[in-house]
Amino acid sequence: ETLGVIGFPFSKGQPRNGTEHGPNVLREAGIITSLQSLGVNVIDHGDIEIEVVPRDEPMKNVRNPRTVAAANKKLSDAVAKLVKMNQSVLALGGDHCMAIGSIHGHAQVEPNLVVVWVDAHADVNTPLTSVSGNIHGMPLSFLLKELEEFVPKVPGFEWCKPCLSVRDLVYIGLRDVDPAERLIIEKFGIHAYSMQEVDKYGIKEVVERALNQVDPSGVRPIHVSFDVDAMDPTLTPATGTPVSGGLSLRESFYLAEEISNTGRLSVLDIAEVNPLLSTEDKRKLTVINTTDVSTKFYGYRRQG
Ligand SMILES: N[C@@]1(C(=O)O)CN(C[C@@H]2CCCCN2)C[C@@H]1CCC[B-](O)(O)O
Ligand SMILES: [Mn+2]
Ligand SMILES: [Mn+2]
Ligand SMILES: [Mn+2]
Repeated sequence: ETLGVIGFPFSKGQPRNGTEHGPNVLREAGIITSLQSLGVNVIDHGDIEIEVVPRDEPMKNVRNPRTVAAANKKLSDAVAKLVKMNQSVLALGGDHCMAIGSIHGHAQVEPNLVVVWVDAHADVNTPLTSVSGNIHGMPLSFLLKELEEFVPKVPGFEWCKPCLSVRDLVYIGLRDVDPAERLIIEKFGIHAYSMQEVDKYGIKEVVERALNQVDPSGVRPIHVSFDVDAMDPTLTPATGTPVSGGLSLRESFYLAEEISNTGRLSVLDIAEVNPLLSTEDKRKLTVINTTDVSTKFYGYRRQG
């Protein structure tokens, strides 16, 4: 089993510079060597080459549409290529618009995939419902077939055909959901376990129910899109949209271990590490905790 690592040094899905350094600060923290020490055959394929698209004017309030689209097209192609070569993929972001390219590319090869979206946020605004205009709050609206009729044409995204159904998506960690997103979740019955449910049922029950709802037969490839702001900000402060009351380290470990134990983790996105948004020690804490969760996704066993 080979794990292909791709860096997505990108920040234009949101306004705070710094997520473009995410891949490298995770590499510097030793994420590759930590995974190799698990006995995983890791190949670091380097970074997606980001091109700046000139005169990338906003479309209505959507910022940097062409630049976001071009970068994600490249990511899609790169992920598809590796999955086709039977590699598991670890995509290091970069802001969470990366999920557009990562999930699209994965679905070109594994259309039967399911998505576990671990995040404080639902990231399912459409360009018309988004208050911020930041595409990192919209990625799922470009991917969900049921939302296609509500999503206007955004320049550059002609390549991005929706590839996911709402019944193949489940959220874990929600605690800052916009009204429009709440409406979408309820209207389409999207499975969602907010932090309230995590407190109510406990992480064991939440993970069990989540996986059972999207993949009752336990056979489908799993795409985990992990926004580090799903974790409590005391653990991952170096991120753009921190929200208090997040997943504990042990809840994050447990979730990762259970996903790993399925043996069907196919692609993992690690999004929204922003080293510029905090002091040196908070940056270190963020990358260490992120790395520690990542090793649980790839087989690190706390029991030895
Ligand atoms: N829904 C949002 C959007 O901008 O669309 C609005 N929200 C910030 C806003 C602050 C004030 C209280 C309500 N929330 C951030 C979120 C996107 C997060 C993207 B992620 O990738 O970090 O999850
Ligand atoms: Mn988030
Ligand atoms: Mn996110
Ligand atoms: Mn975030």
